[in-house]
Amino acid sequence: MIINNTFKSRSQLDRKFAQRIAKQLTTAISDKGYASIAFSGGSTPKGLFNELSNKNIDWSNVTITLVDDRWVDTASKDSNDRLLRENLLQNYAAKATFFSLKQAENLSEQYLANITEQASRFTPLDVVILGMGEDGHTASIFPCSAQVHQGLDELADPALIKVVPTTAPYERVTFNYAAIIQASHLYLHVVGQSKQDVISQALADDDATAMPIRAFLQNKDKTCNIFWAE
Ligand SMILES: O=C(O)[C@H](O)[C@@H](O)[C@H](O)[C@H](O)COP(=O)(O)O
Repeated sequence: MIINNTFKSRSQLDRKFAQRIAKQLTTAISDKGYASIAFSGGSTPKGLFNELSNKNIDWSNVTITLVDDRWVDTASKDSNDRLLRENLLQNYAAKATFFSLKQAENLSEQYLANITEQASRFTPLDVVILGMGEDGHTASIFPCSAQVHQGLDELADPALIKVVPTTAPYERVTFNYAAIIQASHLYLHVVGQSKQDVISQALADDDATAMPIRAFLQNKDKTCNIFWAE
């Protein structure tokens, strides 16, 4: 199910969202001594990263990771790893532990098994922030990919998997549905009317392989908070 949170501007959304996330991370740290959060990449979250980086919370007990990344050098302009390092892991948030999804040259099954095992130390995640493409992909679970069923498999173990989209560049590493849906707090962060239209389309049918975001918006046992501004 969904809860819509609509804001007058993207800057107001980023400010309010950063306040909410900072509070949820602080609560998690006081409850269990640490917190973990996964962000999506793309162009939407940059303002949120800058707001969050200036929040004076106990970042030394927070593990930050990505929901997904492109399999490119972390110096590439298309790397979500680089996007996070340059915009979030700054200021107060520089003290956080960053778990990169790009820790090797080869994207092998052994590599995926290794980082899945390493990620199990800080998962289930306290907070997951999803983005969404115009095709209804989320994380790097793309409807056009041969891995869409694997990515959406509700019976799978939580894991990091490889996805090869056919309508977007690069091989990807992504948390699968089983990992993302375990988050204590699940969000979808989107801006602009076109993304609002994609959400309406996603809610109008239930075939998640056609629009993977449906698996998260239409899960009866999980609330997905949509944060949207024009
Ligand atoms: O690596 C990625 O591209 C993201 O994780 C992806 O899922 C992104 O969130 C959407 O494609 C939206 O991207 P925009 O924010 O650029 O619209």
